[in-house]
Amino acid sequence: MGGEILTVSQMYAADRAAMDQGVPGTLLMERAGMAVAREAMQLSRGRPCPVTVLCGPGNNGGDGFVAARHLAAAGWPVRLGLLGERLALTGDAAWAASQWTGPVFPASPALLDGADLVIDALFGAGLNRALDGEALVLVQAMAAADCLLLAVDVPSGVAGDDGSILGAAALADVTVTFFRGKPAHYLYPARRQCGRLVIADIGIPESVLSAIAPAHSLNTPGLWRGAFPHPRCDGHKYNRGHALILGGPVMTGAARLAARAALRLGAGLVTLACPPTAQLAFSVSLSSLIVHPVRDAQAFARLLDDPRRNAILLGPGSGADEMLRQATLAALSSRRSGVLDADVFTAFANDLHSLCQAGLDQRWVLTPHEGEFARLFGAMPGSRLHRARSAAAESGAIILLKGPDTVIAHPDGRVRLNTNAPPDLATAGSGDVLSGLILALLAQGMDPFDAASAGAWIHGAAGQYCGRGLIADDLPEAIIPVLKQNNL
Ligand SMILES: NC(=O)C1=CN([C@@H]2O[C@H](COP(=O)(O)OP(=O)(O)OC[C@H]3O[C@@H](n4cnc5c(N)ncnc54)[C@H](O)[C@@H]3O)[C@@H](O)[C@H]2O)[C@@H](O)CC1
Ligand SMILES: [K+]
Repeated sequence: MGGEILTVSQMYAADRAAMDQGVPGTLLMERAGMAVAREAMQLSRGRPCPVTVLCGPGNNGGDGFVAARHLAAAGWPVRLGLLGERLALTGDAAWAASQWTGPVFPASPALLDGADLVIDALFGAGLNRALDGEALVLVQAMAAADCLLLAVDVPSGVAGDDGSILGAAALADVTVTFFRGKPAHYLYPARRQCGRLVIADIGIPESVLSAIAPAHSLNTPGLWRGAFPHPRCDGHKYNRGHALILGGPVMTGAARLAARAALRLGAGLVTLACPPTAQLAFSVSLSSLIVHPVRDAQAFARLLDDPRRNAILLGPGSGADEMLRQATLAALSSRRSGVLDADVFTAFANDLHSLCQAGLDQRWVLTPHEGEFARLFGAMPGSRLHRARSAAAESGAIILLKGPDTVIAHPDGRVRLNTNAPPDLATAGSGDVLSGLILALLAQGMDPFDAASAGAWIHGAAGQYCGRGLIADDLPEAIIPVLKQNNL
């Protein structure tokens, strides 16, 4: 199954397109409910146990009715509670309810008593107003219940497009969604509430995707593997790119980590430009690094006269001073590609305009975390996905908004969500390694959107490889096994 991510309206369009191609809605619902029942059986290890299915007034509830029927037929004792009136059900949900021959109780927290497994089929990803009244009470009761919980489509209360929680949502053990994931399955806080995600095939033809043209996808190697740089058998270091990093006078560790990562990921040469006072610290840290003292931004700009220095990183540990500002403007006007990180966002706080005027465009990758993002772009409303997209459109650059759910946005509207990063990566210097990885790929000529995507994915994979106890210094050393294990 592909890694496309569908917005809620795109999911409705996919359902409709399937029906237009002759797949009845009732058949889609039957398969959806069967997939839910199958997962429920697995969750209870194949041993029948008391199950409560809470159904809502829409099609999410319809899936619940189908799942209840299959579970009961397989010998699971099922109690079904409906929020709202049975006669008010319409369309496919009314059909699904008509196939259920057991009793229908009014949905109430009391129905959860004695259940080992609860199926949450109250609301799907299309919920667009906060839960209140009876619905809120039910979700809160599910959240407090001491039993297994399976959510249909999303845990009820989760907003499908932005991953926010509208009032409340219970923590599911498993969430079963259909055809493709929705943004909420990958964005926090909703992602945490989903538990293990199962994407079930309900017979929607893949061909419906061509008209829908999803702009969002999971960041998987399949997207960029073909563009990943490999050393040529007849090559030499000069055709593997020459990366240039600006280091600072005090926090030298950041640029050293980035340089190490860039070398490990295949940059042919890495030059580290730094104030003369820091030359020694950089020189002794890594033998394969070229260290170049620069007194001021003009001296840094002169390094750009050599066209072989083809990718630039500014920000990690540079110090948010006038020298960084001038060096950044010189780098942008040199029409190269590169990465802007860390101190650049402080040096240009609320001054995106100067970066754009100097030549910021889609050859550049900006890698802010939340705080840095707000410094450069101000307090934007909306989800992380929405904000990264808006920032990419506004700046014209690739925006990689760092976090446990890293969002990589292209100014043309494409977005990739990176989900392989373990929480261990939240450690000092981890972001510097990420910028070094992206820099290496840019130096080797990879398209910047792909370079940002591949860098983020490899960073996550290196974090997984190291596991608990990792420090940022370990990450560049994990690059070799990660490349080997993934045939990169
Ligand atoms: N044929 C189809 O379209 C298919 C739909 N599927 C299921 O259909 C679901 C989507 O169905 P629907 O669009 O009917 O949406 P929902 O089932 O999420 O519910 C919509 C209903 O809930 C009410 N509602 C919305 N917000 C509320 C709130 N805050 N408090 C109380 N009531 C509220 C609405 O008035 C509406 O009656 C998916 O999540 C999926 O489970 C699957 O069966 C696959 C096939
Ligand atoms: K649900």
